[in-house]
Amino acid sequence: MDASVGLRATPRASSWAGQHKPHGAFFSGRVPASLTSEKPAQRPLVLGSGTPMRSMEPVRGARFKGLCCKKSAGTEKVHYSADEALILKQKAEDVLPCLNDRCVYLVGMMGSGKTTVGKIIAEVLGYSFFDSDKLVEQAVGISSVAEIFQVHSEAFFRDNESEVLRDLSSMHRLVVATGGGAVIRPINWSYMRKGLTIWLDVPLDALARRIAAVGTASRPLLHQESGDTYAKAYAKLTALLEKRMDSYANADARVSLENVAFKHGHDDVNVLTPSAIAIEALLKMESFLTEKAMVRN
Ligand SMILES: Nc1ncnc2c1ncn2[C@@H]1O[C@H](COP(=O)(O)OP(=O)(O)OP(=O)(O)O)[C@@H](O)[C@H]1O
Ligand SMILES: O=C(O)C1=C[C@@H](O)[C@@H](O)[C@H](O)C1
Repeated sequence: MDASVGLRATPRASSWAGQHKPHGAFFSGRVPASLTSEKPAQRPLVLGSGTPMRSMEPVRGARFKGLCCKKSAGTEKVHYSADEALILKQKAEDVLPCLNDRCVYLVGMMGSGKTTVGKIIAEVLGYSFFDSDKLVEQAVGISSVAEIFQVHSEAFFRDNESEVLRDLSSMHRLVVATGGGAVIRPINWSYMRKGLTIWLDVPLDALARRIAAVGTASRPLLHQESGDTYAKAYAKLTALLEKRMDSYANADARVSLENVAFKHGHDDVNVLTPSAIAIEALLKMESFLTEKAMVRN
C-alpha cells in the first residue's frame, strides 16, 4: 500500500504558516560524527532545540577545516501532525538501507523549499543538513550571497559553489540544499551524482509569492530596486526556469508540487506543508533506489 495514504495535506493557515520555521545549521569549526559511517540513532521527530545534538568530530576535507555544523541554540520547534510524523518515520526507515549513507542533494529554483524540506529530510534520516549557499558565504568570508555577487561577481560565486559541492561530494550522510543555479554547471553534476539528486519542482506562481513575501534582497538575481515585487520576481523566475528546466530534469527524482497536491485532492500547491513535501521526496527516493537496485540485479 502507498504509505502516503491517509496523509493530510493540511492547509497552511492552520499548520505551516502558524508555526516557527526550523533554525538553520551553521558552521564554525567542526562537522558532526554523522559524516562518518556511524548508524543513525533513533531520534524524536522534533526539529530545533528539542533535537539532541550529535557529537562533533573534526572534518576531513581541507576546505571545511574550521567549519562546523550545529543545531541552533534557539527554542523554536517544528511539530508534525501525528500522521505526518509516523509516515516520515516509516519512510525514512524504508529509504535508509537503500541509501547506503549516500548524500541527498536537493535542487530547484530559488524559494522552492530546498532548505525547509531538506532540514526535515535530514532530521528523519539522522543525516546532517548543509546549505551550499551558506558554505560559500563561509568559505568566502562574506555573510550574504547578495554581497558576494556585488563585491566579486556571479562567476566568482559559481566557482566557489563548485568547490563547495566538490568538497561535499567526498562526504556521507548529508542532505544538501544546493543553490538554485548549481544545476547549470555540468561539473557540479559530476559531484552531485555521487549521491541522490531530488528536484523540488514548484509552480512559478507559488515561487514568486513566497519570494515576494520575504523580499528579494537576499536573492541577487531577482533583486529590483522598484516595482511590484511579485510581478518582477515572476517574470525573472520564468526566464530563469526556461533556461534551467532541462538541467533540473537531470535529477534522479522529481517532486512536482502540482502532482502532490493533485494526489491529495487539492488544486492549490500552497496547502502542502513542508513535511508533506518531505514525505513525497522520501517516496520518490525510495522508488528511484528500488528501481535502480532492480536494474542492477
Ligand atoms: N511548503 C511551503 N509552503 C509555504 N512556504 C514555504 C514552503 N516551503 C518553504 N516555504 C517558504 O518559502 C521560502 C523559501 O524557502 P526555502 O528557503 O526553504 O527555499 P530554498 O529553495 O532553500 O531557497 P533558496 O534557493 O533561494 O535559498 C521561505 O520563506 C520558506 O519559509
Ligand atoms: O538561482 C540562482 O541562481 C541562485 C540561487 C540562490 O540559492 C543563490 O545560490 C544565488 O542567489 C543564485
